[in-house]
Amino acid sequence: MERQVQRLRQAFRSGRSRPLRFRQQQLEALRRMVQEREEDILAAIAADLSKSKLNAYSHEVITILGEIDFMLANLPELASAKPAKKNLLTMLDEAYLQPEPLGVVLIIGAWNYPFVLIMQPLVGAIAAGNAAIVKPSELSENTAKLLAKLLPQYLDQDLYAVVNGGVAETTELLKQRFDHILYTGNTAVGKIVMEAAAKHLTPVTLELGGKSPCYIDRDCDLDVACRRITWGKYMNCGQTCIAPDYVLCEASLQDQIIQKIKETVKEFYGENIKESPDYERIVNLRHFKRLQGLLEGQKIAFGGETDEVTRYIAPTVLTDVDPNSKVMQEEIFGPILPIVSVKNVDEAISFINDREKPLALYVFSHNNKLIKRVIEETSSGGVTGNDVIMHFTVNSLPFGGVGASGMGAYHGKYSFDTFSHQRPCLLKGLKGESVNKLRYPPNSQSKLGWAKFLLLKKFNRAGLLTLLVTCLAVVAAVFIKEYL
Ligand SMILES: NC(=O)c1ccc[n+]([C@@H]2O[C@H](COP(=O)([O-])OP(=O)(O)OC[C@H]3O[C@@H](n4cnc5c(N)ncnc54)[C@H](O)[C@@H]3O)[C@@H](O)[C@H]2O)c1
Ligand SMILES: CCCCCCCCCC=O
Repeated sequence: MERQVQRLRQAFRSGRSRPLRFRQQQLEALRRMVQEREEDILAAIAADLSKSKLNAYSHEVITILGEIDFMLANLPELASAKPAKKNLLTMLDEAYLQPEPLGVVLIIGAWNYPFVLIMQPLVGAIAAGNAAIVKPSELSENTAKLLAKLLPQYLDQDLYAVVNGGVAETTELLKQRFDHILYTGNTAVGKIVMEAAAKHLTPVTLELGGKSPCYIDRDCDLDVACRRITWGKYMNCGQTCIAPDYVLCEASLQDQIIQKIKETVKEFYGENIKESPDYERIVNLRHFKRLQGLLEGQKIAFGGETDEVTRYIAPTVLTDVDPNSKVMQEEIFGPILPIVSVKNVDEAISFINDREKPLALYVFSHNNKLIKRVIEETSSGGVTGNDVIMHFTVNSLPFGGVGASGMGAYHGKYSFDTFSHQRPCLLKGLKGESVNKLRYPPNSQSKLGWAKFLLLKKFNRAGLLTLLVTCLAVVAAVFIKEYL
């Protein structure tokens, strides 16, 4: 592993990954890979998550094609130097921010969207001019194997590599020195990653999870709200980092919500959900058993059927859920939706604030003021009002967590920034020593006075003009005295 990282570092040091044309070529190659090998990619995702190819395309491939297109269209602007404001002491100099690549970065992905969670950060890393190692999840082994086969066929092999394996391999990988690590997965492993990174002072982006609440206000179109919640909760069989984890609502709304979600489940997946091509399965037996455990002792409003052989768990809603029960202590990450009743929006806000900061927060209401109030008085990685999941799809919005749900963000411009150092540059000429004397020893009260004036004084436009005229008058006076 050490040698592999060394090889990438050498290639990075050669400067090959820096020219914009090179980055564009690699991104174009990545797009070609997605287009030419679409069938293989869809088959791998389908095998890992018992997902239809249509869903694999709309959940994963669209996002990546959109991200590559965004980067290709915006790369020249993103990578360009941005002029910076100057002060009076540096007004004749050049000041700018120059984005520069960080070096060799590590991307560790999770199994639940195995293609997106590797490819989307990789697009950002390449666009920003880095070398990268990607480590797909061993739990989505078909996609992991395919990435290891395809990426070297399309990308520069000395700059981009795939490492596959489980805990042992990742642990070994984390001993190496990287210039940035972007990790997606659970919070416990997030801490392990951060600890390993700290040994090398490597900065990290941690894309973690949590329990994303969904508050439904009394003043709301319940038909629409329940349809959108049903879509976001049961997509990928609930195994989505930003799926609404649980519903908060007034007790009087519970029965209507249950009824409407039940009708929507039928509308989406038909009478026989097991036969629906749109309903996935739980990724493995461990998670299946964990989810079965969460159902124990709960009041099941509908759903609850399970089948161990196929790891099927029906879309399920739980009612009158005790906030202290197990299902409310951990991220569910499966097709189980608890409804917890609260008296009003104040209690919903307190409920959310009493827990770890979630990755996403959802509020449904006709009342925009109420939505804004919930946003104002809580904290979460991201928010969608009157819908779920959709903020993930807007690549002008940074995607990431806060507090226990993660740190840092990516997508679009934010991916480019995550994998770049914004290098502050100030370029001076070798003239102008008379002004510089102000900062050279020996110091004096009058030099300090000038320094304060030049660095602290605030000028508006008129003030600046007066200053300019005064300076010109002083220069003219000196000139007249010396030479005329
Ligand atoms: N914020 C996001 O974008 C996002 C996206 C997807 C999933 N998630 C979160 O991820 C969690 C589900 O993922 P998971 O953790 O089950 O995925 P996982 O089991 O695939 O693990 C994630 C990665 O961590 C590695 N890993 C596991 N144990 C390790 C260890 N001891 N040391 C080093 N590396 C190790 C795995 O090899 C894998 O590559 C949920 O909490 C979910 O909310 C977050
Ligand atoms: C159109 C919907 C696409 C949804 C993709 C959601 C990806 C979430 C990643 C976290 O699990």
